[in-house]
Amino acid sequence: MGIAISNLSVKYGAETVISGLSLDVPEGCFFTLLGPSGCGKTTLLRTIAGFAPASGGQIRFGGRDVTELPPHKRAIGMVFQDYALFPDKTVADNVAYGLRARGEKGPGVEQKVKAALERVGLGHVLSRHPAALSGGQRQRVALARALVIKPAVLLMDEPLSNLDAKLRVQIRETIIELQREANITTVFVTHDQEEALSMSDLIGVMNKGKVEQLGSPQQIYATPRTGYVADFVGAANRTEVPVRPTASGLVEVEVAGTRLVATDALEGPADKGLLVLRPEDLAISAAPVAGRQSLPATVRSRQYLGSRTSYSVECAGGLVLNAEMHGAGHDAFQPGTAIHLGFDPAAARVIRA
Ligand SMILES: Nc1ncnc2c1ncn2[C@@H]1O[C@H](COP(=O)(O)OP(=O)(O)OP(=O)(O)O)[C@@H](O)[C@H]1O
Repeated sequence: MGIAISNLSVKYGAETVISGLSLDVPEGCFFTLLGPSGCGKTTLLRTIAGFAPASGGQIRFGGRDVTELPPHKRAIGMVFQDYALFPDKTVADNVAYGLRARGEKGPGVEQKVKAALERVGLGHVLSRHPAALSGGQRQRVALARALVIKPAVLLMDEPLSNLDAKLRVQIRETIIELQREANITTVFVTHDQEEALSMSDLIGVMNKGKVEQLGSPQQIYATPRTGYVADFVGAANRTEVPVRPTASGLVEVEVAGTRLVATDALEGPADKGLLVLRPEDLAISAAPVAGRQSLPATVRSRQYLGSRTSYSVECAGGLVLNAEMHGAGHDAFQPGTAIHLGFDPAAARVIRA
């Protein structure tokens, strides 16, 4: 079932952490709340779960108003960063907890627990205690425990943050598979843009207790609506520029003394804007390329990263931009070299400053 949040406010004492937030998560959607530390994503998740009370507004699961219900009456499955397993219970008893809490007994419980643990590749550790498991195994147990009760919604708070990089990618895949299999509406909290982009159907980028932009991973990355979103999701060169409309629907901008054209994403008339250029959309060449607009610059420094090279370049007036080159000879440009930065107007967007 879907989640509908309307005009939600949450306070801690006198401090309002979330104010007037409205959001719809469609049924079966993998929805990610993405944002830096302190933006309120955990608070929002805890309010959806019922652990933090709403001070105003409404939360509905599939049309049912759950705003005033305690967590155990909301039919949620929850997975935490620190696993939150019961240390004195076996793996099997941890997973059985939710089933027993709602009065299920006997061999039916054992079968469900075994099947849930087999599904996460842990059918062989039923009688172990959590202390005898690795971090990745503990998080798999926590996932099995959350899903065995067939919850209405699955809520996950930074579940991959305590795992090392390789394991994180593996468990990411397990989570996605299980989520798709159960077709369960999921809210996933993270500050990691790669997790958000790779796992989600829909991302809400949070800033100071508000969802600043809501969209698919592709929409969030390719068409950020604010400088904050452009900067938080992926790397972005952002520079304030004077803007003039053109007849073609593009805008003319002036960057470091050079007139160029870019895509108009200003959402209304403006005489200045924020030009957003992704480093991978800037191509470095020794001379201007015919038919491609370009900006003269000088290489300041470069970082060879194996599959690509990241360059810092300086344009007239001291404007510093980052460019990233892929493909053969991507590390060819030495610091101090005069170069040209080419880009397609479609990849250069001007948004509200
Ligand atoms: N129990 C609490 N009492 C008072 N203030 C709190 C409490 N929990 C969180 N806050 C405050 O609410 C704001 C949002 O915190 P929240 O934990 O929701 O952010 P977050 O985006 O999840 O960050 P993090 O990733 O660091 O957990 C912060 O300013 C925080 O200090």
